[in-house]
Formats: sequence, structure tokens, C-alpha cells
Amino acid sequence: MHTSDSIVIIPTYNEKENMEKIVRAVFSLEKCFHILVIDDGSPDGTADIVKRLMRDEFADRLFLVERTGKLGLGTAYIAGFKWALERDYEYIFEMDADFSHNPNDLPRLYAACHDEGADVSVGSRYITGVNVVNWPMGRVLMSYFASKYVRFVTGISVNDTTAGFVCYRRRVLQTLEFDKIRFKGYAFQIEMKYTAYRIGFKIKEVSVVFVNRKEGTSKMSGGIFSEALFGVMRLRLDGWFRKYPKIKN
Ligand SMILES: Nc1nc2c(ncn2[C@@H]2O[C@H](COP(=O)(O)OP(=O)(O)O[C@H]3O[C@H](CO)[C@@H](O)[C@H](O)[C@@H]3O)[C@@H](O)[C@H]2O)c(=O)[nH]1
Repeated sequence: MHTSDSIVIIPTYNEKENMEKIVRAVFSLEKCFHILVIDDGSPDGTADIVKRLMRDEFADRLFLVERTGKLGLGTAYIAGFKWALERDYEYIFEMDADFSHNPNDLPRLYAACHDEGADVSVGSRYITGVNVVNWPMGRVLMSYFASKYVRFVTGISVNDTTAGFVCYRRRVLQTLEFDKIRFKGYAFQIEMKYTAYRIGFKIKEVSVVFVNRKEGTSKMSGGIFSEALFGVMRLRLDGWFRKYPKIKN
């Protein structure tokens, strides 16, 4: 029996080339992490690969939630957070399926919360310069300046607010009010961090290198970009009026 205090939530949409590899990479780490895959009815059969791995090898540490259609990254994570909070996990991670986040960095994100007292640890590309490999220059510039823009508008002291490689302590997710989280794409990542910051949680960035996917394709779109652009201003405006919850222990 592989018990663990940590679960890695991996949202998937058409990730059949990456699925088995990412599961094995996480389970090859010295520390035992559990995995929860949230699949949005991927037409390419991603969920079938997960089911086979669960049945044949990893019944006690690999879990799957299947949703009926592509409902967006943000709602996939919220579904995963709720699932994890119904169980005993203390450290709840977000990670992409496509190896743009290196699973070998999971223990460092864990240590930042477990050993160094952070409530949220963020795998950050922008602590020292720009740690991104194989992205088109346009996307590097967009992402980098988006982070500067978010800091400027919101005042948050996090360099990489759009990062999707994150560890949350349980109490953070218990305190954030999921029904008030509105955004789905990059803005979802910003909204989660901004809300945690406004509530008063300690956020620590851990330097990672983000490597563009080799297999499959990105699901981000222009709509998701504009959601982030205008969403940040809305977050800031709402932040003046919203009463943030008190930290639950
Ligand atoms: N369940 C589900 N999963 C999804 C959906 N859309 C994307 N995913 C999954 O979410 C992960 C990231 O999707 P990508 O499409 O590869 O994202 P990206 O453009 O590389 O964006 C990444 O970097 C951004 C910052 O630069 C992050 O903001 C974002 O969260 C993500 O980590 C992948 O595992 C993908 O299969 C969806 O609608 N539903």
C-alpha cells in the first residue's frame, strides 16, 4: 500500500502520447506522490490509458475523474481540488501532462511547503531571467511581460503569476472560496495566486525551467489570452471591494 500526504493533479485533454510517460516519471521519484488525472473526455483515448495503468499496476496511487467534455483547465483543477479535499492529502499539486513541467522538480516544490513553511510554492520561470526552453519568441515575450503586467496592476510579489506548476497546502484550498473563482485559463492561475496573496498566505517561488511540449499540442487560445488581459484588471477592481475570508486552520 502506497500512502502519501501529496497528490499531483494532472488535467488532460488529448495527451495520449504523454500519459503513460508522465505517470511513470512521477512514480519513479523517491518520495511517493499520488496522481489524480482529470480528463475531459479526450477523443484520443487518454482516459483509457489511465484506466489500464490503474488496473494493471497503480490501483493504490493513480486516480481518474472523467468529465464529459472540454470544460477548461480552471474548472478541471477545481474539480481536482474538491476531490483531494474530500481525502486526507496535505499537499496538493498542479502539473501539466506534457513534461513542460519536470516531475523531478516536485520534491523541491514539496520541500518549500513542507520544510520551509510556505503555504503555496510556485514553480517559477522568471526568478532569474527567463527559464523557458523551445517556446517561440512571441510566446516568451508575451508570458514574461504578462507577468510584469500582473505585478504592476495587482501589486502581488510573485514573478510568475501565470505558472501552472504549483503546490498548495490543504488549508489554502480550504480557505479559498471556489465558487468565487471565475476564470478558466491563464487568468485562473493568476486568480488563484492573487486570492491566496490577498488572504495572507505565504507564497514562495522555486526556480524551474519550463520546456515546451514535444508531444501533442497546446490548448491555449486567443480567448484565454484576452481573459487574462482584462481579467487582471477586474481582479484588481474587485479586490478593492471584496471581503476576503480569514485563514482556516
Ligand atoms: N481536463 C482538461 N485539461 C486541459 C484542458 N485544457 C488544457 N488541459 C491540460 O492542461 C495542461 C496544460 O495545457 P496546455 O494547453 O499544454 O497549456 P499551455 O498553453 O502550455 O499552458 C501552460 O502554461 C501556462 C503559463 O505559461 C499556464 O498558465 C497553464 O496553466 C499551463 O501550465 C495539459 O496537461 C492539457 O492537456 C481542458 O479544457 N480540460
